[in-house]
Amino acid sequence: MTERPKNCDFVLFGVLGDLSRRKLLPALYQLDKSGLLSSGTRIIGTARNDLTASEALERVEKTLREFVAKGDLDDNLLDRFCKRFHYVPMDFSELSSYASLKETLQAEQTAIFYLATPPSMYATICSGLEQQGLAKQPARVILEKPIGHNLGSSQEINQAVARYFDENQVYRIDHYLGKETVLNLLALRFANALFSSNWDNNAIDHIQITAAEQVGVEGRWGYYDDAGQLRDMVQNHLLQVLSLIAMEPPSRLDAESIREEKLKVLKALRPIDESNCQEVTVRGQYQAGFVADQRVPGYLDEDGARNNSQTETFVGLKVNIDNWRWSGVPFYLRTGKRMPEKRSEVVITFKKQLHNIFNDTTTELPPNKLVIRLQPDEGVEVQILNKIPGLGERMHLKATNLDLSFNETFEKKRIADAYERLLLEAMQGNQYLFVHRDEVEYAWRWIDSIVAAWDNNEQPPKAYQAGTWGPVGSVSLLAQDGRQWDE
Ligand SMILES: NC(=O)C1=CN([C@@H]2O[C@H](COP(=O)(O)OP(=O)(O)OC[C@H]3O[C@@H](n4cnc5c(N)ncnc54)[C@H](OP(=O)(O)O)[C@@H]3O)[C@@H](O)[C@H]2O)C=CC1
Ligand SMILES: O=C1O[C@H](COP(=O)(O)O)[C@@H](O)[C@H](O)[C@H]1O
Repeated sequence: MTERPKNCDFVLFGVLGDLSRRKLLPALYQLDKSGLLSSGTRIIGTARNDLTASEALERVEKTLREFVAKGDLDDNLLDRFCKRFHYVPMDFSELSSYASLKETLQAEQTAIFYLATPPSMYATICSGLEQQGLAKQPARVILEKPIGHNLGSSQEINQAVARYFDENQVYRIDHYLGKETVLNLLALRFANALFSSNWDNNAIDHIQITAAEQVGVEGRWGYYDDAGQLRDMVQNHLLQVLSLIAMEPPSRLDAESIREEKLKVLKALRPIDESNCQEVTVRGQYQAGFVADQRVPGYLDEDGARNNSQTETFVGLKVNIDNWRWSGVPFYLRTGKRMPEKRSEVVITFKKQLHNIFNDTTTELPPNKLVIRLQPDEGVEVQILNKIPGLGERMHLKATNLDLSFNETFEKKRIADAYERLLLEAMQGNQYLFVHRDEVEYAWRWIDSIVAAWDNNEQPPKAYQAGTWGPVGSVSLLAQDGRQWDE
């Protein structure tokens, strides 16, 4: 039974923005529906727009009707949710406006401030809160990604926030850490001796991490073009998944232990710079093509696009972790927009059998694989060889799958959205699914070096047709090591 957090005042800065509408308000509604918001918990939305209370409520209700799955909508629940909601119009850069926020808050409840705003506002908002005495313990602040654009700017943001909030009050969101299947990586690794005792370079040949999307930039060209796929997906989500896969066993399931171990992985990433970037990185940009049978424009023809952009929409990387456990085991990462399907998964390929006693029937014994499907069709698959049943002296083998689909195995339970879990954890005061400042900064350090190498070699990203798995260089990245992407 999930523990219901104590009453709190949950303050959503940027409540009328895209993230709040598509993800945060629906997640809060689902938590309420599941009985996980205490009766006195209030949601306080703030934005610049000078709406009346009833106009703001109308917007919230409309948003929920649009973004919550039809089957989960219920008029009574909507009514209950709306009763929790209060709207405070304010300009975040106007320090005097924080007084009206303070008046709305209840001093006896913990305040949780979610900054769903451009990161350039974080310092100003934290300062405004502090001036009204709202940043004191046990208040918490939740920061959306991206934390900066590079190491320097992330340090500036982190330092500015640290002026007003202690690190144990700061919750940096990486929504991949809220995904059921990403969390299941911990269970797989540390609850199963079968895997925990075979999780190193003695047993594993290589690891692949894929995060492929069918969508393009979805009206966010301005933001995206400044970021690119390396900053938008690799710096955070892919490196977090990689860290969970590669980290040493934490001594406890708590924030400090897990974050310490993840940080060690980030510190052990072999730098990618001008000396090796040609060999271990691939960057691409999509051109017009077909995704799910629909014709889609190229990146440079998306709404708001500038013609000469050399921003990458696909990244492929070969990553090495220089420590005892992973020496000699490459991690291949790929992520891109306008891929043939939406698929995020981790594939762990074990080493081949050294000696084959089935040589007379099966000359090649394919390696075992553990496939962790992060989304969609969340599940875990183990690929093993079995004897094909039948009489006769000769053993015929076949590669077969032990396939555990979460949906079929766990009573067809609805899988909660990542934001639901993360909001709940923040309300409970658990930081283990949030990213520590040091992790953000070490990840940037590593990413910055790749960006610098790309900038210096001045090669534009390679074109790939929308609806394909990226530029041909992505295939070569593995082929040069005698490997291929798991399709
Ligand atoms: N959208 C997404 O899918 C994702 C977003 N993020 C991050 O979440 C954050 C929010 O993104 P998103 O929702 O897309 O952005 P939006 O621009 O859609 O929303 C930001 C909100 O903040 C408000 N705002 C900005 N400046 C001020 C100000 N000075 N005073 C009052 N209100 C202000 C905006 O109001 P107004 O409309 O009046 O300008 C708007 O409502 C960003 O950090 C983004 O990088 C992260 C992952 C995914
Ligand atoms: O943070 C981001 O993530 C989404 C992909 O998230 P997913 O949960 O659908 O895999 C990506 O589309 C977006 O560009 C990025 O900012």
